[in-house]
Amino acid sequence: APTTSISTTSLPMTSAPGAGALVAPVVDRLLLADAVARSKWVSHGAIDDPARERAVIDAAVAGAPPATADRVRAVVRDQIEASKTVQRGLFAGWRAAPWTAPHAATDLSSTRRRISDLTTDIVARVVGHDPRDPACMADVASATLRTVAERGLTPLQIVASVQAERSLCAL
Ligand SMILES: C=C(O[C@@H]1C=C(C(=O)O)C=C[C@H]1O)C(=O)O
Repeated sequence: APTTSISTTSLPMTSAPGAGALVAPVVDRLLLADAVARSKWVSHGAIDDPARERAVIDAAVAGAPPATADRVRAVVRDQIEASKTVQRGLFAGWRAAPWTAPHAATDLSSTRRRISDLTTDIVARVVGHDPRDPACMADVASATLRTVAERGLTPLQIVASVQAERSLCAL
């Protein structure tokens, strides 16, 4: 009908609170890897911080129902590994082109507070979502493509987003 607006995309809208709703906090958390990497580059800190990783995972599991512990652990582990993918990629770029490297440190502890808050948000959505939902993968894929376009993710961030989403949908 002439009054119907024309869709600009062939992808389905994911307005229902399905798995696609997980993508925003996952990407928000991933994008904080940039501030973390800048801080570590300037302070000569290590990308891997196993003690902080344990604290993040333990807090996530403690805040979730015991029956969801394995899923929560897997999802949070993916977020951590994806963050390190971005950090390693940025470090590699800064090593290869030192004139592009940051000079001003960002405050790691305030960034970590935001990462912890987003982890809490992600866990709450994971716990509230059925990973066997047959639409899960399509929801995640379309929400990701929309986010990539809307937020202008870099190739490194796109690759790491896929890594971060690995455990969101069950087989
Ligand atoms: C983001 C950081 O880098 C790594 C990733 C972490 C995470 O994603 O929670 C935690 C510790 C680090 O191994 C950080 O150090 O805070």
